[in-house]
Amino acid sequence: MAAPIFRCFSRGQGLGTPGLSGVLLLGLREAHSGAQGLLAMQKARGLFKEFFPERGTKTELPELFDRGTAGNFPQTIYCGFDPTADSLHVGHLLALLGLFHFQRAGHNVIALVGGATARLGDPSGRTKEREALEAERVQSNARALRQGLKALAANHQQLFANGRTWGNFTVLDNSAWYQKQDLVDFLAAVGGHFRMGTLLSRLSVQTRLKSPEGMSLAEFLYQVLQAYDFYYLFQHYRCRVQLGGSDQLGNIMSGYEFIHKYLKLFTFLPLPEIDHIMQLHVKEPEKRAPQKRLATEVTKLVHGQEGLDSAKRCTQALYHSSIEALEVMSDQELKELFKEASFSELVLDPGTSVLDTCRKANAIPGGPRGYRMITEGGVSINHRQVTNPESVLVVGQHILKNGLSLLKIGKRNFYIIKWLQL
Ligand SMILES: N[C@@H](Cc1ccc(O)cc1)C(=O)O
Repeated sequence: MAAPIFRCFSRGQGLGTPGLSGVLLLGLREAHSGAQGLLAMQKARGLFKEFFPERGTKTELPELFDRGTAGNFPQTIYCGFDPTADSLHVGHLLALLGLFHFQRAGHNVIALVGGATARLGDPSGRTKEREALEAERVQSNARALRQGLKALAANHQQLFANGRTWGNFTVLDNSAWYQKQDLVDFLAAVGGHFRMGTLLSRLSVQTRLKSPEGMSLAEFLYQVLQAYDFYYLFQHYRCRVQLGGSDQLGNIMSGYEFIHKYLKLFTFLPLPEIDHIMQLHVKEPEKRAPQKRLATEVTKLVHGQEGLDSAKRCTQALYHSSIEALEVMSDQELKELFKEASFSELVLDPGTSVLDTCRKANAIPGGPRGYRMITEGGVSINHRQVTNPESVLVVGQHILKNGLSLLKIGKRNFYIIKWLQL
């Protein structure tokens, strides 16, 4: 495609007239109009028109981008671009410049091509339904847009960076996650979190419903897909901020609400405590405090205190390779935890070696191949690698206090051994 990078922009009042409108910045945190630092600079340029949410939590959006605030740096910010044509237009460029400003300040940015969303057509800012685009057309447009975005990012880096280190620029396409998505699974998992009243209240929907043409279901569901994108990028890339044209407010609010719902819905934690947890999360997102708290509260409610303790032991054993956690587990718990693992009861003869154990549990092939699997480091017992096939099992090390051994071959083949006559 030798098409020019930009084409003329002609979408209602959105991003159409640079300087007059501007980019709307939406974050998963609070913003006050008195933005400082990076955001204040962008505001002064007239690039960002509004921040959302405007009020509610104590941490302000500007602080999110502040190098000085521990744990906040760098952030990930995204903006979506639907491939309704085969080249970027000037409205896209304005949003892209918004992303570039963050990248220059050291944050990571994602330009998301809407290979899936473009099939539905965003009703925002439009009085009439878009002409449906064929799948092949959207695909080739998306390819062209991805190339265009990459080319622009490369120019920006090569011609403007002058050796400075900036954040990463990543191009993604939402068809990557919707292609694999089963419709019923999607509706069952996500659909229940969106309330009709809220979806219907969006300006884009209201305007269209009042128009003589009305609105199709595909268009109506558009905001759910965009909301899910935000959630997906939040989950996979810790992306907490979305940029978009002024017409995008409704779509982005849906995503914001979708992400924040859970602690309030699924727990009895008082609202100030939830706010506090979310505040700490901004400072130390890697601790995943809200996720852990949510898991704790829900597990306690559903499986009781015992279930919660057991789940904690399992997490320790699985994700922190904790031998202490393995040691206090019952064989039932261990079986539950390693559902795929085969279970064998073996008699511990004096002098039983690592090799004997692997063979008796049918965990390795016979002959030199099985032997080599051990020497080459493919075998561990109780989370510790064992490379000497001849070493004799030691109680307290290879055999846990509860009379069990957890044998792992390769990355994910587990065998639970219960030693008899210890
Ligand atoms: N709806 C946006 C594009 C977009 C697509 C997917 C997203 O996740 C975000 C934004 C527009 O039409 O401009």
